[in-house]
Amino acid sequence: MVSDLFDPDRWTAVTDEFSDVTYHRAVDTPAARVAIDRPAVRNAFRPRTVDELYAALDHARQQPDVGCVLLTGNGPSPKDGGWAFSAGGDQAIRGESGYEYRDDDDAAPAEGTDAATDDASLGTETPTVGRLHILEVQRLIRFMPKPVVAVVPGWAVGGGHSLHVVCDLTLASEEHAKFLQTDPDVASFDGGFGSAYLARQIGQKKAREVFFLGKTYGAEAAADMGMVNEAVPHEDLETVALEWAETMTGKSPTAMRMLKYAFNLADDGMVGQQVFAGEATRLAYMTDEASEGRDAFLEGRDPDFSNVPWHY
Ligand SMILES: CC(C)(COP(=O)(O)OP(=O)(O)OC[C@H]1O[C@@H](n2cnc3c(N)ncnc32)[C@H](O)[C@@H]1OP(=O)(O)O)[C@@H](O)C(=O)NCCC(=O)NCCSC(=O)CCC(=O)c1ccccc1C(=O)O
Repeated sequence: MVSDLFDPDRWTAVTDEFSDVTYHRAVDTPAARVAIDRPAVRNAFRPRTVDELYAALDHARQQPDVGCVLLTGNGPSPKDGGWAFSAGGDQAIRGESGYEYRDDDDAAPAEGTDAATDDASLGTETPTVGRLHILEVQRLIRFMPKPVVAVVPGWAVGGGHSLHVVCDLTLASEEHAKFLQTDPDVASFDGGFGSAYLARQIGQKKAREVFFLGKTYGAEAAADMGMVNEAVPHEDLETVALEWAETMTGKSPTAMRMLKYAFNLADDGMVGQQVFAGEATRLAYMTDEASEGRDAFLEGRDPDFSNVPWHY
């Protein structure tokens, strides 16, 4: 069983190679489901989890027939029945320079992950230094040309809270979702999207309250604050998430991509401009004007743009 909220009739597994993450493709919707699968530790992530998250999300990013990604946490915990989206970095394997590939299982990165690929193609060794690469996953979500929905069935804490913040939308379980920032309790600090972008969502005072007072917020309170889009009954969580995916993937892919990058642009500085402008260039490449520029070069003649209107 993947998760109590998972409907096996609506999903097919993309891979069985992962140990810490499950990755599925919807049967009847152009959507993917990526879930952290460590429910016994509230879906805390270790380096291997982060490698697999990255590999699955990057794969979903590259599928032209996938228009939306649902990011969630499997559950409930086999130990105590608790639910979690993610409780952030696994504190049990935190070393002095980051999170460590520690036991035998961790020492062999899963097939298809960055670390495994490095091993095979470049002869590099499994990292022996601590990793802090959940931020790479955050950037992947941020720059992915399709919406990513955080589907929060339980605790979203620390780096797990930051993960939901960076997603485009958040859908939360009315009964079990709980939002909490413990970063400063464990001497960690997400000074990027987890805090600064959160302040864009809920305002400076509230964001500072989240980090400085470390209160726990339920789904309704989080929705009132503006960091959750909607709270729904726990048993409906994944059904509603798939409905959202259906709605969003029925819209124009180009418009959705441009809108996501437009929303990002103001906060992302020159990189935001680069990402948005890259998509504008892609659109320009699809015009007769662009073909003329390319053809003229290849044919060794001056380009003729005389028929191209100066749009206003
Ligand atoms: C999440 C809790 C509030 C849940 O509380 P509760 O329901 O009472 O359950 P517990 O009994 O506490 O937990 C059950 C079980 O899970 C284990 N567990 C929970 N969280 C973690 C964790 N983060 N790491 C390891 N293990 C965890 C817990 O030990 C229990 O195990 P048993 O064996 O059954 O005893 C509560 O659990 C809680 O507060 N958890 C800790 C939350 C936390 O502090 N997370 C870390 C924040 S720092 C972080 O996430 C790093 C952020 C980050 O990644 C980052 C940020 C900025 C730059 C770089 C980075 C980076 O890449 O690292």
